[in-house]
Amino acid sequence: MTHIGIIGGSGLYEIEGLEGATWQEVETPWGAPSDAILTGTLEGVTLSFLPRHGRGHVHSPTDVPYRANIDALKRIGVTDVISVSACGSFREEMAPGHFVVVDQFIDRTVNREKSFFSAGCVAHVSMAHPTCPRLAEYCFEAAEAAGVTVHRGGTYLAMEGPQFSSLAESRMYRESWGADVIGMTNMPEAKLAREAELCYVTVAMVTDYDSWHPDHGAVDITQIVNILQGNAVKARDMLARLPALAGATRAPCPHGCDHALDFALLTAPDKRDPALVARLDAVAGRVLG
Ligand SMILES: CSC[C@H]1O[C@H](OP(=O)(O)O)[C@H](O)[C@@H]1O
Ligand SMILES: Nc1ncnc2[nH]cnc12
Repeated sequence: MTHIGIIGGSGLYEIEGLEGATWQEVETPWGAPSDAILTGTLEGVTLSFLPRHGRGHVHSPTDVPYRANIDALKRIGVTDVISVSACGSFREEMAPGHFVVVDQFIDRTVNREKSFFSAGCVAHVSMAHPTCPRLAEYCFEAAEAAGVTVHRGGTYLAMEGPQFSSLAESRMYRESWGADVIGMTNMPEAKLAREAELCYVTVAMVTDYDSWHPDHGAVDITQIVNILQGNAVKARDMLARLPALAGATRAPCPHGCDHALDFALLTAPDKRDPALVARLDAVAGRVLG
């Protein structure tokens, strides 16, 4: 059955309209998630919502407990994760207020735990196509139906933060690296979702032109917050339309997201660390047995 998990970024700390909604504390072997998780149903589809920075915006991009968040969503039965994230734009045509359904990432983060796997249970998953095209299509259609100007595809550069980029960095990411949008949180989140065999896609909501744009000057948090509020209203409308598009019955992912670990584990069964294997119960129980 479909169980949609929404990770709400800056400006999106709650969603309304879920039937039978309850906040649930979820414990994981990787520590506590960013906050409790709100679960309910919409049009017969189960939906769970986790505010990435916690209600009240407690966690900085570096401190977000990414592993606990992904484990917790997997543990409660989520099948498909939609990351709803604020971002800066490197493209004139991706203007503040627009949404971008991201399909590629450049990971420039340096200070985060990036894998569930390590010594005693080594695995290498593919990140060539880090987002799920099926889920991306649902998001694109839902955003269009909500009247949002939405772009299909784009490369998201994940920076460490919390400071914004210098002008030189902004120009390099845009001109030399070909990035389309920039944010601080979607890595290692996307990598961890892949390791956990979850379909994952990012809906990046543009708040600013970062610092490269000659007519817009340096990125400014006050302006970002103003745009964020309008984007959050549109995001709620988009999210409310997703269950009807996804449907309650779920066929296996045609792109193999839910089998990402089939050939990824390299550590021989007799060499595996039982303590680590135990921690991987939710994430990799399907292949670890
Ligand atoms: C509010 S500006 C910077 C902040 O917003 C984005 O957060 P999220 O991805 O959770 O929406 C960005 O990545 C920064 O963390
Ligand atoms: N310009 C920017 N850089 C990094 N993260 C952002 N989030 C929103 N705008 C951003």
